[in-house]
Amino acid sequence: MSFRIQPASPARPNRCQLFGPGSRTALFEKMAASAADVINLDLEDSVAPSDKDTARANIIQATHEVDWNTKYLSVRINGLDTPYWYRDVVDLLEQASDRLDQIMIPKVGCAADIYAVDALVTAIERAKGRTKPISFEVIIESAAGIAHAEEIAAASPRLQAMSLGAADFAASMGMQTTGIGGTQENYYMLHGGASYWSDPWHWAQAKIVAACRTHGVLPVDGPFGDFSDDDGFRAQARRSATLGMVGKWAIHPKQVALANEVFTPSDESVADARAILSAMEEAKANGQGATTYKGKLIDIASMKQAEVIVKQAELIART
Ligand SMILES: CC(=O)SCCNC(=O)CCNC(=O)[C@H](O)C(C)(C)COP(=O)(O)OP(=O)(O)OC[C@H]1O[C@@H](n2cnc3c(N)ncnc32)[C@H](O)[C@@H]1OP(=O)(O)O
Ligand SMILES: O=CC(=O)O
Ligand SMILES: [Mg+2]
Repeated sequence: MSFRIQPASPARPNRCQLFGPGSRTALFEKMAASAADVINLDLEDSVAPSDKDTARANIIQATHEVDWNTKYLSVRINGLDTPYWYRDVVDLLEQASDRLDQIMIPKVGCAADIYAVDALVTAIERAKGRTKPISFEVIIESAAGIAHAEEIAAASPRLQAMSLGAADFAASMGMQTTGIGGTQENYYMLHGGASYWSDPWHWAQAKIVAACRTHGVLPVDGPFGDFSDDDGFRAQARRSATLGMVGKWAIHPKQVALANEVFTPSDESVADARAILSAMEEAKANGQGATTYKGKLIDIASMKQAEVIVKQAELIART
């Protein structure tokens, strides 16, 4: 065990990130009224090149005029491989209201990508006297991004969250699918004539979770494209939550409740976690490091596991 204590990730709920194109202003009030913890106004892939300038102006106006209430407000800028991103950063930092909390940087490939945006953001914050520091979130959605996930997670104290972007990730990796997240028909094992589906996103998610947990960043699962498939969304989200991710994107409003449901610990799991903590306190008072709960081993590590669930529930209850 390293002597370094694992850093805590930001203490705010991030169960659902609701996306909407910056070019569809009619959605903004609906997004603000939703039950999502985080709002992502998009300047990137859901906005046509001909609409980039208008979308940027729309979003800036919306930071001043829309009541975002307690939402964590994030804007996805364009990638560093485009001619748009610097203007996104400059205009947002110079003109958006203090209601803007975060910038999402897509398609990051290495720590230097974050450094470049950080340098620009820092200079504008100083020049404009912005007193609230803008935080960052990133999308891992390329072969380079997943290869360098750990250095990216460590790249800036501004970094709060890291998502897996299944669509661009699949394209960059050359995966033979047009599906965005979820089960992929051709990713299965055969045994005794029966097919057993496996999860092609698992390894990338696990790598992101490890990078994030090492550096105190929130790991988040990205989009699930088929918004008519509630069960498919739930299954994907449950796998992500089990792996340690804290939330998932919604690319349609009907996915918000599903994400909140999965990433809010159930009453039953919280009751179990609290009971484990009590049983272990009692065991420790009796000089025991291990005991049983519901017929299963629990020990000091079980307390840490239980604390994850209790802390998550308390964080959500506070907001
Ligand atoms: C791979 C990636 O990069 S994913 C991230 C980028 N992509 C995005 O941001 C896309 C976000 N989603 C959308 O643009 C839209 O939801 C679409 C295009 C998928 C579907 O749009 P629509 O055809 O208008 O959806 P639909 O008709 O089912 O909408 C139902 C209701 O929800 C509203 N709605 C649709 N999308 C959103 C949204 N993102 N946020 C809030 N409300 C929404 C509609 O205005 C409509 O409201 P109404 O009942 O008051 O009329
Ligand atoms: O940006 C998200 C993705 O899936 O690509
Ligand atoms: Mg993408």
